[in-house]
Amino acid sequence: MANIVYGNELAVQIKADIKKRIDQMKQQQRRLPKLSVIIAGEDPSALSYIKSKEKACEEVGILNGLITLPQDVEEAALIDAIKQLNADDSVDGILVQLPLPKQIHEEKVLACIDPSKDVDGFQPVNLGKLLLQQKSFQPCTAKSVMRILKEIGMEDLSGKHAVVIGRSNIVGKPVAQLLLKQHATVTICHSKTADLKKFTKQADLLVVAIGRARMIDASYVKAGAVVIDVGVNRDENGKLCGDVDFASVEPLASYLTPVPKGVGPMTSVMLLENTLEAYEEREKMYGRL
Ligand SMILES: NC(=O)C1=CN([C@@H]2O[C@H](COP(=O)(O)OP(=O)(O)OC[C@H]3O[C@@H](n4cnc5c(N)ncnc54)[C@H](OP(=O)(O)O)[C@@H]3O)[C@@H](O)[C@H]2O)C=CC1
Ligand SMILES: Nc1nc(=O)c2c([nH]1)NC[C@@H]1CN(c3ccc(C(=O)N[C@@H](CCC(=O)O)C(=O)O)cc3)C=[N+]21
Repeated sequence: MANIVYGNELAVQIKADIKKRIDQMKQQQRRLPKLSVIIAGEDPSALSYIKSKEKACEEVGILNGLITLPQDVEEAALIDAIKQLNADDSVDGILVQLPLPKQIHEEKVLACIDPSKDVDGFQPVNLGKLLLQQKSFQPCTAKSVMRILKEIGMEDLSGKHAVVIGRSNIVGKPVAQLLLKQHATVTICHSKTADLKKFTKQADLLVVAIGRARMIDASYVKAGAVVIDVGVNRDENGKLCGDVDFASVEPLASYLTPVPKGVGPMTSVMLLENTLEAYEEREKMYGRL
């Protein structure tokens, strides 16, 4: 039976560390780190992610600002909002909640974020640095996957075959880059892959980011593999579940992350970590740290 890796428990420890650092800043009467979130529209699941990010900020003492724009907002108005946050010295991190409404060109908008405030790591400069293995803000979900691997003693992936299912800019591609940085041999699969199982059955490490409830069952998994489930879906009964069929894969995998309580809660904490990093860089730049 697999060892179940609870990201939510790890998240509690990391949050406690962050809170300690912020309590110290409070004692020293320093400026506090601030994360600003922009959301366009009122998609209920987007609003619930934002709520959990707000709660995480409050728990550790990071200030948070929320800018809510209507679903039919014009691209220019959204870009203006970003520019104001870029220019605001009290703001350390900017997050633009994705996906954006259809009328908005996502890449164009993300490119307007000041790279030094891009705590999501989606700005082209930061994604480029990720590719070059230079220091940058690492996209939170990918960072969360890597932190979970570190926790189970899989930091060095030399000689391991990692298979990532999904090639999105926010999950699949960044995860694949970070796995490569840790020396894995990486295969990226997607909807046009022929014979998906042929690849997944070879994986020592399988990272699944598809967005299809319980698609990956035991028939896709090699015995003893480490399986990281990034998917967050609602099943036909409205229950939260991953892309991995937990009950089917659990007897086979060596390690498995659950949904909920796996990668998701760690993602929110990595956002806090990136915000703190942005704050520290900013304070250093102003000679205050
Ligand atoms: N826990 C967390 O922190 C986070 C979780 N998520 C969750 O992760 C999942 C993926 O998110 P995201 O990357 O944004 O989603 P996208 O829809 O952007 O990407 C999904 C990827 O899966 C591929 N895919 C779709 N169907 C299949 C299939 N049948 N076989 C193989 N590959 C397939 C797509 O291929 P193609 O490119 O060819 O279309 C695409 O590359 C979602 O469930 C999302 O909710 C997302 C962000 C954070
Ligand atoms: N600019 C941007 N950055 C993102 O990082 C981003 C985004 N847009 N858009 C949406 C996706 C999705 N995402 C999740 C984060 C945490 C959980 C999470 O904590 N999930 C809990 C369950 C939460 C619940 O109960 O609904 C869990 O898995 O245990 C899930 C999903 C970040 N995303």
